[in-house]
Amino acid sequence: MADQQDPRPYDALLLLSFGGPEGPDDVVPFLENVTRGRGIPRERLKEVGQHYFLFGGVSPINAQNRALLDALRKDFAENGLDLPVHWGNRNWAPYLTDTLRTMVDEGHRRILTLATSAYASYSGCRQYRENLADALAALEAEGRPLPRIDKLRHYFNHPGFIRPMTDAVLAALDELPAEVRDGAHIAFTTHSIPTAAADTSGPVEAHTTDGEGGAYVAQHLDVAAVIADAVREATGVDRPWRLVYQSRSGAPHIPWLEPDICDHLEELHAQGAPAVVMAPIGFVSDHMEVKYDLDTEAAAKAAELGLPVSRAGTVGADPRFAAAVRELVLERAAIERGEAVERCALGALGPSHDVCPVGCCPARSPRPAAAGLD
Ligand SMILES: CC1=C(CCC(=O)O)c2cc3nc(cc4[nH]c(cc5[nH]c(cc1n2)c(C)c5CCC(=O)O)c(CCC(=O)O)c4C)C(CCC(=O)O)=C3C
Ligand SMILES: [Fe+2]
Repeated sequence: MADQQDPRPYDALLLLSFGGPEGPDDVVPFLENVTRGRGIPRERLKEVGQHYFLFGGVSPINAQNRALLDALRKDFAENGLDLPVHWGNRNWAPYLTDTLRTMVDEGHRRILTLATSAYASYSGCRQYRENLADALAALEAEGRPLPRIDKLRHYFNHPGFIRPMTDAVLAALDELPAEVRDGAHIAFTTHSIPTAAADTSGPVEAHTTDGEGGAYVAQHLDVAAVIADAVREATGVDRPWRLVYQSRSGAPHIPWLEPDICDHLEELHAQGAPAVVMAPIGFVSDHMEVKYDLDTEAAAKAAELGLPVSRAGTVGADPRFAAAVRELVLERAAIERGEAVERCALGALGPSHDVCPVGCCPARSPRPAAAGLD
């Protein structure tokens, strides 16, 4: 047994995720939860419903979060970190408000949150903070005592996130036919978001005005460059790479980040690229956006083109990721206690802020958000 590790002032960790349907009857109510008040066209919703029905109405995301929960509890126990871990979702059971109620009733008052989104953006950060504020408001209305909730810093550039993804890219290269491996391009993918949301992602200093994509794009480019370098070192081959996007929704007249992965595959094929590795660095697990948008849709596009592709896995419940979460928890706990700590980060951007400053990833219409300065 390792030495006892000190999580104070925290008394619990909350794993906060998206949630997904667990059977055909869940699909429509799940999509209603996701899209409430967001103006997503009906046609797009019907189409996305079909993605889920193709997989029996079951998203893989809940099983993946259960596996991550197990990995975190195991890592904490083996390394002397005595901190309970609970799990709640934005859009499906176990719902965040129910989880938080249980935590408060068990006596937890200083809760640290791990969101299953590694980068800055409204959808990946502030929207979760709004969900926390809503849950706190619900508990307050029930007359319960309110816990103080903090959120871990963005972990996109933590070695425990980047190294498993680097290994996954190497494994995906190995899956390609040997004769096209050295010539393979790497397409790093992430969720497309409206360019307006990308430009205002991250703290105000990181905002851009011309569609360059603010902190969201800068963080992904940083991760992609680190992985591409590590892959070059490991294989001795310098492969071309690009950051591309997937899973666009919203009305067609609103600009979203481009190019889409399928258009990118077409372009690479036209240029004579012999093969492509798709690496979904924007996601924490192989959930539906990966299983459908890459493994189904983009894979079909590649087959139509006759372009060999393979797809790198995400970190999921990799023990190195669980260990990274433990390190981040201990780091933040020490910072809250006023102690000096080392803050681990690869790439050029350095460790992210601990507390989202005023104006970080603003919402189109401002709503209360927890775990930040506004
Ligand atoms: C940045 C980002 C992440 C990564 C960060 C994070 O992980 O949080 C993410 C993750 C996910 N997105 C998911 C599912 C959906 N996202 C949608 C819609 C949207 N996502 C957006 C952005 C993001 N989304 C945006 C700007 C919209 C438009 C509407 C809006 O402004 O809110 C819709 C509506 C239908 C449609 O696709 O149009 C669905 C069903 C699932 C679950 C998958 C599963 O079930 O396994 C996951 C993990
Ligand atoms: Fe999404």
